[in-house]
Amino acid sequence: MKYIVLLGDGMADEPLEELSGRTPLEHANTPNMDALAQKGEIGLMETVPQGFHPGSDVANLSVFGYDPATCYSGRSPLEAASMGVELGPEDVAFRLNLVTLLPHYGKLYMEDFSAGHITTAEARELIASLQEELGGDEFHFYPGVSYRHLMVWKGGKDKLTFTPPHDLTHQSIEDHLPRGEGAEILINLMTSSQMLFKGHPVNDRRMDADLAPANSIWLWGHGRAPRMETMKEKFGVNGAVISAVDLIKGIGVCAGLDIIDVPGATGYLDTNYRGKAEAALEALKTRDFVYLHVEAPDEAAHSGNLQDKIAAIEAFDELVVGTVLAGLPALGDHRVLVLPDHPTPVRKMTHTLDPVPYILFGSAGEFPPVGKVAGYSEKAAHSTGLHLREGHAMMRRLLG
Ligand SMILES: O=C(O)[C@@H](CO)OP(=O)(O)O
Repeated sequence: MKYIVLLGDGMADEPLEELSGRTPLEHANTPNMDALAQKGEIGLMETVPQGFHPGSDVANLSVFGYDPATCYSGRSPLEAASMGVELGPEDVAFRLNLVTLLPHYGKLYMEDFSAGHITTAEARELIASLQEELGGDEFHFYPGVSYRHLMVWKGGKDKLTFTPPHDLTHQSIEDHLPRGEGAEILINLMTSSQMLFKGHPVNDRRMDADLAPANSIWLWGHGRAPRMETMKEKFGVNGAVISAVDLIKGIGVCAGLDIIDVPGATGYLDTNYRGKAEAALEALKTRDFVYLHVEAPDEAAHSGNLQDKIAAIEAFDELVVGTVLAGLPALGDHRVLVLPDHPTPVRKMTHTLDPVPYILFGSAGEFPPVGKVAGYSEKAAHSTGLHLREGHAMMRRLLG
């Protein structure tokens, strides 16, 4: 038996006037997910437990079958695991976004939480400058993917609160700076980065090309090293993770899974959709389980770009779901779970806590349809009346 999770990050949304009351998922042309929804079980599942912030960290931990209430210790420690950065017991890891802040009438506004989706190569130069100027025994800066990076505070404080920058788009940052013990040290680092990045060759080149400058760092998602059972220990399966972003790969590392890097996987709209699907089919030849994650719909939604989100959903359906479903029968009996990790409503430009629509399909008919649906959407999932309140229990159904 082969098992696969196909996850479109942030794919779920809300009804939109400009789509005559349909959601992007309803509006998009998704023949593969629609056909699967008619053959399998669809319903709603809650991926973010009560009291947690609706982030991809908590939501994907749930989909992997881990109860965040028992193992979650912050986003950045998971990303550090992917980057091969060992955290000591006294170390605190922080997600470091390269962002674009906009000065306006004496205030600073979050213009772009991704600094114009800066390239990884450009970002590496800026992170190297940060390490050279501000790094040392206490702080260490590590490059990641595009705008997503890591800072480790040796012997740091962790009774702190932050606001994710993608929750602040076009808002003044002054009421959302780090708070708690040691916050002033972190605010000084952010201010120092602004001085360092002003006139930096990378930003000079970006502004000459009419691209958003990375003119500040933004720290959030902090925490200490997580403690998690592997999926082998939990469910008795081996497997692999396919994703472009360190968060998902980091969960995979902590879960004892193989990490498969696919050329052209960017974590953005231009990712290698088909390549990820083909790599998943190849991986399943020698493994029980694969978790395939595509970031693109979420990035489009965070940018408030409806057409890009629809295009990302359609590409996910055609090139990821379609390719995988066509290749699975050759591998024998199989089970498929298709879902987003959380909604990212394009008009809100950030995540919500709402439950997500899932499709659960078994080639041996293990998960028969409940009622008749026209296709895969939030409304169709709601119509079956199936509602899994503890999303982390879904993995046991898939693998059970
Ligand atoms: O990587 C990130 O910073 C966020 C926002 O884009 O992605 P996700 O919502 O998937 O956590």
